[in-house]
Amino acid sequence: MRPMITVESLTRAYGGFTAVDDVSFIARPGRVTGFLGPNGAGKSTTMRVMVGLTEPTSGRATILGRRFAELPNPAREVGVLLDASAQHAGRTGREILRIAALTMGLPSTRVDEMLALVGLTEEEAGRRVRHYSLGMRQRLGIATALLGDPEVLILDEPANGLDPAGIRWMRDLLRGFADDGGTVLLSSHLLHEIEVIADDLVVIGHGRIVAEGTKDALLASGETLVRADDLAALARALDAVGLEATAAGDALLVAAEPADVGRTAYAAGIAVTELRAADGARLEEMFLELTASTQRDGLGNDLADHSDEGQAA
Ligand SMILES: Nc1ncnc2c1ncn2[C@@H]1O[C@H](COP(=O)(O)OP(=O)(O)OP(=O)(O)O)[C@@H](O)[C@H]1O
Repeated sequence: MRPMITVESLTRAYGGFTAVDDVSFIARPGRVTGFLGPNGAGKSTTMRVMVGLTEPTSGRATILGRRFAELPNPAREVGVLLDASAQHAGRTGREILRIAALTMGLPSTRVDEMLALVGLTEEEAGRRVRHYSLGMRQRLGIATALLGDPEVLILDEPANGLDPAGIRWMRDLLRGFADDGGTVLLSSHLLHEIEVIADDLVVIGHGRIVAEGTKDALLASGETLVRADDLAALARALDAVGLEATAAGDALLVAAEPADVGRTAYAAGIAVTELRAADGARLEEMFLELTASTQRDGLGNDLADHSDEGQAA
């Protein structure tokens, strides 16, 4: 199917610092695409370029084949949630939706539909946003993004501040949106959060794409995690039959199916205390390394030139 969001060789530099470095990926209709990366990896910058709030240094991002600014009716085509805290604190949730509906030429009944959809009660909708929890702001932000019945949703860290029930609610909502043919791109800095929501993953670190593909392909490692009281004996037994094992904390990661590892242990008379497919182990390891290295050399970025910020809507 034709990609709905296309990012092509996108680069954005701030002074001498390259926040987004030659990034390319696509997001397809009917799929929830997770944009995963540690803090400061370049997710928000990429999304801001997508919706025309930041100019790229080179490359481009298009939605439905056009740059955001060239879309005939952007609010009806793309629902955007970039910063849930940026909503007008002095207005009530209902007022914010009403104004947005007016701007888009939508009937006010649409406001009530959206409030019901995101689970904000009558009382909550009448409260000023400054008294909202972060989770409530996210719900309101999602309601605003969905108001114009768009085909594409671009959501920056929408799960921030949601409790586990809220995350499940959002997963079901985005799943339904994608199942109806919509395209969802959402960012997160938490692997486990995005794992439960996304179909496809794009992983970014230090401004560069480091992995991408379907979640199933990225998580499937073909490896087995095994624990035993006598791990050294198990490592020897695996080695003896030519199965490659590497230490992973107090367990072994083996390049083989669980059944083969179990049989080897049994044949060697070794009691196994845990045995399972290690799906996601490699991705998790890669993501942990990325996070650790970002935190190490992330120092100093805060000193970079923030002259672009005045452009924010
Ligand atoms: N206007 C700006 N001026 C200078 N540097 C900037 C500007 N905007 C972003 N950066 C830098 O670019 C890098 C990427 O930032 P970005 O906000 O895109 O990351 P992110 O992946 O969204 O992170 P987070 O999860 O923390 O929001 C960071 O090092 C940030 O400090």
